[in-house]
Formats: sequence, C-alpha cells, structure tokens
Amino acid sequence: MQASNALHAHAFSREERATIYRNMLARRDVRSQFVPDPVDDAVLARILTAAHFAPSVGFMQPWSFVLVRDPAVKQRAHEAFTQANAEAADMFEGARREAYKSLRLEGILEAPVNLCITCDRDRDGPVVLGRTHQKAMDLYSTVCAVQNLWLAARAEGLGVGWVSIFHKAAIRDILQLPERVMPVAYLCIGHVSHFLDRPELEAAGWRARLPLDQLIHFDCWDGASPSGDALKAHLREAQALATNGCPPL
Ligand SMILES: Cc1cc2c(cc1C)N(C[C@H](O)[C@H](O)[C@H](O)COP(=O)(O)O)c1[nH]c(=O)[nH]c(=O)c1N2
Repeated sequence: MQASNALHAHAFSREERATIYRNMLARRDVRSQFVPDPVDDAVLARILTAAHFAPSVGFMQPWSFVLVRDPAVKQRAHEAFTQANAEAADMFEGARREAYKSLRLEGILEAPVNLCITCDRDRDGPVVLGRTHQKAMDLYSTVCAVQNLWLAARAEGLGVGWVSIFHKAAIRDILQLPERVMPVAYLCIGHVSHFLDRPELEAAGWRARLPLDQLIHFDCWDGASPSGDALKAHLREAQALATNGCPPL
C-alpha cells in the first residue's frame, strides 16, 4: 500500500486527469465554425503564455508570434492559400481529387485572429545544446509550442485551425519575416459556434483514425513481447473510450 501511494504521489487527482484528457480529446482543428466575436486580449495572453511554456531544445525558445488582425493581411494570406490549394487539388487523382475539392481547409477570413508561430533558427547561435546533431530540433520545439497553444485555446473555448497549404515563401513575404525566421504554423483562432466531436476529415470519410494497438513495436521494429498482448488489450480499451470522448481512465 505504501509503495502504491509513493508511486502515485506525483499524479494529478483523477478529476484533474479526466479534465486534461478531455481537453486533448475535445481539441479540434476548426475551419468552418468560427464566429465573429473578438478574442479578448487577456485570453490571448493566456494561450500565448501556454505556448511560451512549451519544452524546447536546449531551452532555445526559438518561437515568435506574429499576430494578424488586419483584414488586408488576412486577405493576402487567403489568396496565397487559394493558389496553393488549387495546386494541391491537382496532386490527387480522380474521385480523391473531387473529394479534396469538397473539403473546407481553412478559416482565414472568418477567424478574428490569425497567428503565425515562427522559429528563429539562429536564436541561440550556431551551437545549441541538444541540437548539435539534429538541426530540425528547433522546429520540433516550435511545434510543441503550437500544441500547447492549441490545447489551452480549447480549454478557453476558442477554436484553432492550422493552415499549411501555402508556399512558405508566400507567408514569408506577406509577413515580412527575416531570412533566419521560418514560418512554422499559420493558425486561425476564434470563438466557435460549436466544436465537432470528431475530426472533420474523419467525418467526411477522408481518413479514419488508426488502431493504436497496431502501431506499437517492442524493443525493435519487428520485436515481439511476452507482455505485449496485455498492453494491446489496454490500448484497445483506452482507444474505444477516447473515441467516444471519454477520458481513458
Ligand atoms: C502540421 C499540421 C498541418 C495541418 C493540420 C494539422 C497539422 C498537425 N491540419 C489539421 C488536420 O487536418 C487535423 O488535425 C486532423 O484532421 C485531425 O483532426 P483534429 O485536429 O483532431 O480535429 C490542417 N487542416 C486543414 O484543414 N488545413 C491544413 O492546411 C492543415 N494543416
């Protein structure tokens, strides 16, 4: 009993854990459900703070945040999306192309706030602890900041939609980013009429969520584990709960 108490000493309470999992399960990529109500600066400050407290390689904190509220800038971003999206549609064949064209893949003009999260590739000089052998670690760190913001926004009742169908050069040009600064995520942010209970691409029949138990490997890619079946049973159970929006507790 003592050992068990010690094991759980640092865990959040069951209720708190349920809330954290609910946050992750209820987060959605939002494109069509934005409403025009403005986003309060205090709320924006909170979700940006969540982003800023993300992990980063060597504590590099390579991110910056370009907040876009000017309709003219949004308009330019939307035009850049429209051009890239037409090119994207042509990359798919036949029925898949038609299906692609029917998808809504951005909410740039409707979302009251657009936010580009960038990565300054030189922020801590040429040699960064933890990034010595894999230069992309600064980009991965920036994506951690994106995810923090996305989850905090969901907790605040704000929708976030990530738009990546752009030529990077177009976003760079529109936002006048310096050469060393990479646009990592262009996000549309705002209050929503509602949140969908599953991914829009799943609901549209574009792609289904994969079974997690088939994505687990033991010790190496083709490895088997004597206790693997037990873990896989837990995974199936947890995924079934999560699929129904229930915290897997
Ligand atoms: C790096 C990256 C880039 C994009 C996305 C996500 C990520 C992580 N997603 C959102 C994506 O389609 C969505 O996350 C999945 O379909 C799963 O849905 P939920 O996020 O769970 O609602 C996305 N969605 C979209 O409509 N247009 C886009 O350009 C992109 N780009």
